[in-house]
Amino acid sequence: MGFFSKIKETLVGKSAKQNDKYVAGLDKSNTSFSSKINELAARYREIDDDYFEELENILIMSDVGVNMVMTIVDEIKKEVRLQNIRDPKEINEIIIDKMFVIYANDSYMTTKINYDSEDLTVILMIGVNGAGKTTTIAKLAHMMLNEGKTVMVAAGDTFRAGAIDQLDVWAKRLGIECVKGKEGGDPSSVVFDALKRAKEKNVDVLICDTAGRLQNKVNLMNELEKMNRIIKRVVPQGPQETLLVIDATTGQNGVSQAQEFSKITNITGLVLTKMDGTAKGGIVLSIKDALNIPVKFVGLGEQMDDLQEFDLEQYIYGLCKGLLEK
Ligand SMILES: Nc1nc2c(ncn2[C@@H]2O[C@H](COP(=O)(O)OP(=O)(O)OP(=O)(O)O)[C@@H](O)[C@H]2O)c(=O)[nH]1
Repeated sequence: MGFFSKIKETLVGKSAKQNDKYVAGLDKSNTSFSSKINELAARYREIDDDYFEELENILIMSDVGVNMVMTIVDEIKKEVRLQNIRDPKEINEIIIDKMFVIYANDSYMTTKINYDSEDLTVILMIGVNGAGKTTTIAKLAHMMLNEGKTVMVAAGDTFRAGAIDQLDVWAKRLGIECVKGKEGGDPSSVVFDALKRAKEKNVDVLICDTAGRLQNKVNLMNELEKMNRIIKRVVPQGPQETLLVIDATTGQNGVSQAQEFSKITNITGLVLTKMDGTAKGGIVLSIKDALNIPVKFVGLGEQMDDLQEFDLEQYIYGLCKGLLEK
């Protein structure tokens, strides 16, 4: 069964299991993407080269990276030829199928956090300033607390003024401990103290904030290496996750950032924040294409529970709702 039919079966209709957070959070993207494709279908009586060129542009404008767009459009062309389709109105199903089959095909990648059942689970949060790292840490902690886990946070961003206090305020609100040092101090020593404390208190998860920017890339790389070494000394399998936080509204810039970070450290998952703030929801596809690292969480709003585990079907549905309803 194609994605289109599967989504129709499980997410549309009376017994729909659609996630309202995705629908609301991707509203801007859906309005832009679906209406452009529907408008394109209305303008063309027959599918021809110009139609495909315009389709390519719409996909590129939606931040589905250029390589991915080429692959998707090639696949659509093949299918259109195979099925001998002429009318652009009949193409929506194929667009959705191809876009997402391509995403899912080589993606046995789990979106689940790799919790350690034997030891403390350490999560390193990395990303540039302003990406939404601090709020994401709070939202993740909130999610884990709801799942019955015990959580502690480490204020490892000693570089940005105010970062420690910001995390501390969140920790107080959530009723969890925040291990911190002095502004300008050694981030690795904060993480070391936090590891000791988390072990003493036998908590399940330690989420560590890190600086989004140091004087230069080499410093940042050295700092992350040092943190990794220190973590491994206390938790040999740690950090079980290194999550890179990317602001989805920064589009292709965000993709480049992810590429840069992937050169300096091993990233196990991505968090795309502020998906609700962009009309270009295709960044999920583009980043997958560029890095092949799973998107594990998406930020769909400012509320605590607006951080959601990434779910391909819900994402497709949210992005293409307007096409499915046609
Ligand atoms: N609409 C929306 N806003 C978000 C989302 N995630 C974060 N934000 C907002 O983005 C702003 C920046 O987030 P912060 O967490 O403070 O930024 P930061 O990345 O922690 O900055 P650093 O600690 O320097 O990395 C805040 O106003 C957040 O409320 C989201 O998914 N949707």
